[in-house]
Amino acid sequence: MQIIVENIAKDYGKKRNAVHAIKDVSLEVSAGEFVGIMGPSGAGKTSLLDLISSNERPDHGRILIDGIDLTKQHDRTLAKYRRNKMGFIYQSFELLDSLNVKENIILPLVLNHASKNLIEQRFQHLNQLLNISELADRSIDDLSLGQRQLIAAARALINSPEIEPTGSLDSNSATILLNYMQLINQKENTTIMMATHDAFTASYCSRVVFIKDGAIFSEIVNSGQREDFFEQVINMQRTIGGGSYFNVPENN
Ligand SMILES: Nc1ncnc2c1ncn2[C@@H]1O[C@H](COP(=O)(O)OP(=O)(O)OP(=O)(O)O)[C@@H](O)[C@H]1O
Repeated sequence: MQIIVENIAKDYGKKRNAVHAIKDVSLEVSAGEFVGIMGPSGAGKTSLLDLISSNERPDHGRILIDGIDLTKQHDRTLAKYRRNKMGFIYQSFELLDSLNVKENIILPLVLNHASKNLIEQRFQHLNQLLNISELADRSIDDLSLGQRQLIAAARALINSPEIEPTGSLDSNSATILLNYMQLINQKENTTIMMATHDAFTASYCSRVVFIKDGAIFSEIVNSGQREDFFEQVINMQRTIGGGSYFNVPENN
C-alpha cells in the first residue's frame, strides 16, 4: 500500500479556541515501508494517523492510498476501507474473552463475511509466520501479556493490512512485537506506520518522520545499523525538544 499525503491540515474546535493539530503536512510512504512518527506530546502524531486511517477527515489537502483519494470517499466506503486495509494494535489489545485465540484472530474476516476457505488459508498463514498454532484453542484469559500482544498483532494482520500500534508496551513484549512487525514488514511487504515516543521502538523502523506543532520537522532514514539509528533518533529527539505538554490554543 502506497500512501501519499498532500498538504493536509486539520483543526479541532472552532475559531478562537481552534487547535491547529495538523497545519500543512505532505508525506509519501512507499509500499512496504515501516515508518515511525515521532514528536513531542501534542505534536500531532495521533491526528496524522487518524487522518491517514480515515478516522478523521482533513480540512484541506488530499490523502491518496494506492492512488485513491480518501477525501473524496463516502463514510461507508471509508468504513469498509478501514476494515479491509488497516490493522490496529491498541495498548489494551481489545481481545474478546468470550472467544478463543483463533476466533479472536479471524474476527475481522468473519465480520467481513469472508469465505471459510479464505479464513482458514489466512489463519494458517499467520500461524506459520508467527508460530502460534499451539495457542489456537486457548482461552484469552490463559495467555501471558506477550502472547496477548502477539494475538492482537495477528488479528491486526489477518487482512495483511497496515498497522498502527498505539500506546506503550512493556519493553520485553515490545521487543517481541517489534521483531514480529519487522519480520512481517519484510516478508509480506506490509506498509506500517507507527506513532511512538520511544527511541528503542522507533529504531525498528526503516524511516522516522518527526513532527512538531502540526508540521514535519525532519526525518531520518535507517541505514541498517539499528544501534546507530537509535542514537540518531535520540539526537533528533534532543534537537526537537520536549515541546508543549499543555495545549494552548493559538490566537488567544
Ligand atoms: N478531538 C480533539 N479535539 C480537540 N483537540 C484535539 C483533539 N484531538 C487532538 N487534539 C489536539 O490536537 C493536538 C495534536 O494532538 P495529537 O493527539 O495528534 O498529538 P500527539 O502528538 O499524538 O500527542 P501525544 O504524544 O501526547 O499522544 C493537541 O493539541 C491535541 O490537544
